[in-house]
Amino acid sequence: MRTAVAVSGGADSLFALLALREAGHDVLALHAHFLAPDAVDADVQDRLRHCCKTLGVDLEIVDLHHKFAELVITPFIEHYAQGMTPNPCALCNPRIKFGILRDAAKQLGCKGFATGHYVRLLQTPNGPLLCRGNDPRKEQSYFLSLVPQASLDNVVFPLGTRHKSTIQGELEQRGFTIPESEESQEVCFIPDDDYRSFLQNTGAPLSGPGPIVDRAGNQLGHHSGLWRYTLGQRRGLGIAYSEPLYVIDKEIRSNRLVVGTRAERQATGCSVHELNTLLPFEKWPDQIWVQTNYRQQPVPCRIRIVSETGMEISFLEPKGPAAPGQVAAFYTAKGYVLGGGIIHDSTRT
Ligand SMILES: Nc1ncnc2c1ncn2[C@@H]1O[C@H](COP(=O)(O)OP(=O)(O)OP(=O)(O)O)[C@@H](O)[C@H]1O
Repeated sequence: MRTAVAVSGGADSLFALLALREAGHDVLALHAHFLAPDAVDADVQDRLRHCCKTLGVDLEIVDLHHKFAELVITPFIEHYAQGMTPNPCALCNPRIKFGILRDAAKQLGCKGFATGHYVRLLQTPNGPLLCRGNDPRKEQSYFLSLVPQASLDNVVFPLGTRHKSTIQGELEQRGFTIPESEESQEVCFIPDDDYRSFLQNTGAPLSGPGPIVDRAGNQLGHHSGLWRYTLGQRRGLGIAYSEPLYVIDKEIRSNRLVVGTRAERQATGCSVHELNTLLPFEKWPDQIWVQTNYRQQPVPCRIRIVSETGMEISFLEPKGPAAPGQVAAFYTAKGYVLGGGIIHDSTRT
């Protein structure tokens, strides 16, 4: 079986290619252009060509920039304009990398597919089961929780058992050097991770300034556009108050930003839609953890299914709010991914 390895030009996917090649797999390197031709980095492409030539591996380059704009960038802009805090990487995985790019791999005769994500995949009687990668600082299962189980058939993640700190050294031992500076950007289409400038430059209809109010409706200050704020945010409110204030609500219709104290910020749960289950619901264990942000720790929760793709989540202990638009990823105690969905609303008492 031939395996297409999705290569970005970065260290992790190059290592994935190398590891599979060294293990004797029949591999093809598959690189995609996600950005418009004028943003394509010629150095990255030259490096990929050089690496693949050295390894004796065929390289295919596919241009997906129209689809990427339609399925990732446009929804990102629209969701921000609607007051949400979207997660474009979590959408890119099901729609582009494990969707259109995977289809391109199949058309090139590759039944197998590999990426440089730090996650593990276990083969079970219920099909492939996604699991946290072994490197806690780099593991990426949260970002893959929206990928349908069917798209994980014949997929390999060579970095799932690896630690990021060893990868550069392993590549150097084999004579490959990847500039580390290229690995720092969080979202590939947002230069310098400056999403505010990016959104302003798109010309999207973003909301303008308005009042900042407390829960009782008393005005405490002015905000500069609801899209600039995230639920739970503390910094950058510009209000002098006797205790720290946090964003606790964004009232889109009245263009009001509602702030409150730490106690008022606590959320008791959230609603989730567009659910993707990686294990049928009836097989979910009693104890479930939910992670509502890439950087946060998962917390124990209870779930209530409200429709085929909708769920109400109650946190066992109140916690900071889950921002609409972010992903809720569900885990077992051992770090298996049960599924994921998009947060629709945060609930508090
Ligand atoms: N332009 C691209 N073409 C093909 N595959 C890609 C591309 N960009 C990313 N990928 C795949 O998605 C994986 C995860 O990418 P991401 O940018 O999240 O992580 P990364 O740790 O920076 O990976 P890398 O070091 O390989 O760039 C990559 O390892 C690679 O397999």
